[in-house]
Amino acid sequence: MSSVVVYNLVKTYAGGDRRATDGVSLEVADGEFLVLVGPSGCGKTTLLRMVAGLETPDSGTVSIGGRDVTYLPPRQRGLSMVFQSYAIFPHMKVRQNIGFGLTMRKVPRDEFDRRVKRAAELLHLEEYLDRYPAQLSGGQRQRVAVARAIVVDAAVLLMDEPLSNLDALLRLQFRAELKRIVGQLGTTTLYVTHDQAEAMSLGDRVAVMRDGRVAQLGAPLAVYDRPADRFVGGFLGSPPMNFLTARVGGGALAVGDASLQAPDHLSTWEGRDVVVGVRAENIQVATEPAAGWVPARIEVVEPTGAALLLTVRLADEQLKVQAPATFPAAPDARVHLRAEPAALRFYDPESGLALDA
Ligand SMILES: Nc1ncnc2c1ncn2[C@@H]1O[C@H](COP(=O)(O)OP(=O)(O)OP(=O)(O)O)[C@@H](O)[C@H]1O
Repeated sequence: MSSVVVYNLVKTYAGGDRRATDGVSLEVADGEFLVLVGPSGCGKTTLLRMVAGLETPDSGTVSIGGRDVTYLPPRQRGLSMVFQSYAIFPHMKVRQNIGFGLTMRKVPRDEFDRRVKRAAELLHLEEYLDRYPAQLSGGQRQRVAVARAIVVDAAVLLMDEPLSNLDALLRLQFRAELKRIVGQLGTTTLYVTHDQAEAMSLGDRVAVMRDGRVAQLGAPLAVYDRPADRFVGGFLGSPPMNFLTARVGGGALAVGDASLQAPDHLSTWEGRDVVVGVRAENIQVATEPAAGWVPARIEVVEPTGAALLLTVRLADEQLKVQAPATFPAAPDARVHLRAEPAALRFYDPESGLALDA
C-alpha cells in the first residue's frame, strides 16, 4: 500500500509575499498516476518538494503508505525522483548512473546487474550501458535519469517536468514511453508539468492548480468536459474553451441577435447574464442557414492538417470553431453554427464557477 495523502499543506517561503501552497489536500491512490498541472508559479513544484521532503510545510501533513512522513528526510520516505535538470553524473558510465541508487544501498553484484539490465531494457538503453553521458543525446540522457529513478523499485515516483528539456518531437515520443513504462511498473506516481496536453495524456487523474490551490481534480476527460470554473476551461485544451456572455430570458439565451434554448436549471437566472462555455470541437459549422442555427462570420482560417481552426465572430463575441479539413472556409464568409445543448457549460459571470444542472 503506497498511497500518498497530502492534507492541508500550507507553505510560504521566507520573503514570499503570498502562500506558495495555500491549503492543498489530495490523495494519490496506490498505483495511480496523478498529474499536477497549472501555470507557472501556481505552487506545483512546491507541493512536490514537500512530498519529497525537500521543503518543510508551515502546516499540514504528508503521509506515504499510511505513515506520516511530514518531517522525515527524503531518504526515509521510500520514494524516487526525476527532475527537469536530470543530474546524471558525467564521469560515470550509463550502467553506473542507472545503478547509482543500488550502489548506495550496497545491493550485491548479480542483483545490481539484473536490475540495471531490466531498467535499461524498459528504457531501450541496453546498447548504451558502457557509454558516458557526453556520448548520448539529450533524449537518451533523460532516459538514463528515468531508468535511475525506477531501478530502485521505490513505492512512489515523483517527477518534475522530466520532459521539458526535450524538443517537441522527442517529448511526444518519450511521453508515450513514460506512460507505457509507468503503466507496466504500476508505481504510485506524482508528476508535475505546466503542459496541459502532457497532463491529459499521462494522468489517471489531473489536479489543475491555481494560486497555491487545487482548482479541480478528476479524470482528464471529466475535467476537460466539465471544467469546474472558467480558469480550468481556459487552461485545459488547445484552443481553450470558448466563453461568451448570454442573457437569460423567457427560456432562451440571447447572444446578440441570436437565440439558443436555455436549459431549465438557468430559470433562476431570468433577466441576468451568464457565461456560456463551449469547446471548439463541439461547435458544428455549415455554409447554409437552418432552423436553430446561428449566423456568424469567419475572421481567420487556420489549417491544422487534420482540421481547420476557424476564428469566427458571433455578435460581439469571438469564437474558435473546429471545422472538417474539407470545409469550404474563407475569411469574411458567412457561416451558421450550432452546438448540442449537452455540450454547453454555464458559468457565473462574477465568480467564474460552474452553474451545475
Ligand atoms: N525558494 C523560493 N523562495 C521564495 N519563493 C519561492 C521559492 N520557490 C518558489 N517560490 C514562489 O512560490 C510560488 C510557487 O512556486 P512553484 O515553483 O511551486 O510554482 P510552479 O507552479 O512549480 O511554477 P513553475 O512551473 O514556474 O516551476 C511562486 O510564487 C514562487 O515565486
